[in-house]
Amino acid sequence: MDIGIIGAGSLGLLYSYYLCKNHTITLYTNRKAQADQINTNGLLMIKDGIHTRVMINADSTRNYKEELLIVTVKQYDIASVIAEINNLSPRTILFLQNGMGHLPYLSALLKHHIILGIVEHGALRLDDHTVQHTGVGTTKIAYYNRDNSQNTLIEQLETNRQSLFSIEMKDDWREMLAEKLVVNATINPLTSILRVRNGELIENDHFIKLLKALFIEVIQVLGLSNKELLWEHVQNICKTTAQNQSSMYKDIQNGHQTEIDSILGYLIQQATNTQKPIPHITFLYHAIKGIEVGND
Ligand SMILES: NC(=O)C1=CN([C@@H]2O[C@H](COP(=O)(O)OP(=O)(O)OC[C@H]3O[C@@H](n4cnc5c(N)ncnc54)[C@H](OP(=O)(O)O)[C@@H]3O)[C@@H](O)[C@H]2O)C=CC1
Ligand SMILES: CC(C)(CO)C(=O)C(=O)O
Repeated sequence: MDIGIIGAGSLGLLYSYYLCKNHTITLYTNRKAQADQINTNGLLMIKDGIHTRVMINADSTRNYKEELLIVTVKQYDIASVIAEINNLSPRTILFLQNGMGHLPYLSALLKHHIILGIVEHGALRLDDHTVQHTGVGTTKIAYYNRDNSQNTLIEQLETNRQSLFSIEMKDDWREMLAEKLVVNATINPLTSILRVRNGELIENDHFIKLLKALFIEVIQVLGLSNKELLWEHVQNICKTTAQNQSSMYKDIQNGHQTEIDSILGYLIQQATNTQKPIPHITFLYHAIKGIEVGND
């Protein structure tokens, strides 16, 4: 099948590499220089010290022709991509963003088959044509438009669960995204302002109290009831990614914009309806926004 991947950053390069084994990929870059580089040098994947090069087609024209598009831009670039997608003839579009900032835009895209996904891999773009697969996980996907539950294109993506690049279908997109948001809304901002790796949040007796207090606010805003299981889940992610710096912490260290608006910013918007106090969420949101201003 022909697949277009929009955004040639860490995830765009990772997905291009794995999907090009069975599909014809066009990777839509933001810059012509990057497309030229990929078309000339190929895409280089590094995993466990092994380097593998594949040739794929990269394109900076934004002339999306494929029946299946996978959007791998950051949340803060989603609005411009959605404006372009809106004008296309109907097709299947898979969004892989962290956070929930893209949700308000989706009601305008219902002529398309919208699929939402969360990514549990770690990927790092080392340069414009090189990506490192830093952690093997899975991709979970769920239908956003309920009436499109039979989507033969998406079914073609499904792969062996034992493989390095499995794709798992979930029933409920809201539950799937909420579970990931709980992780990103707790671990990411706290590690960023405390300047610690993920594991320290549960190893330090004081930090774990902050993590728990923030967690309680987050699940209340999202109206989630399975508190014990989710708390176990957050602590487990801290354990399994103990040596990692969260993506937000890395963004701050590198002077990049973060996805805080679509993570804690989204929760602050949701909380206006619940009347629940959210002091930790509010504090962390403004702390990260303030650091971003400083980085500017
Ligand atoms: N990396 C990871 O391990 C994981 C990432 N995610 C999520 O996936 C999403 C993408 O993250 P990631 O890949 O790390 O981000 P990156 O910043 O590495 O990549 C985003 C890419 O999108 C490009 N881009 C921006 N606007 C456009 C546009 N209009 N058209 C085409 N390309 C565009 C950027 O171009 P330019 O290079 O010019 O800036 C950049 O190459 C985020 O929501 C993130 O939270 C989720 C789980 C894991
Ligand atoms: C799971 C976690 C917290 C791993 O670092 C992550 O998704 C991120 O850093 O954005």
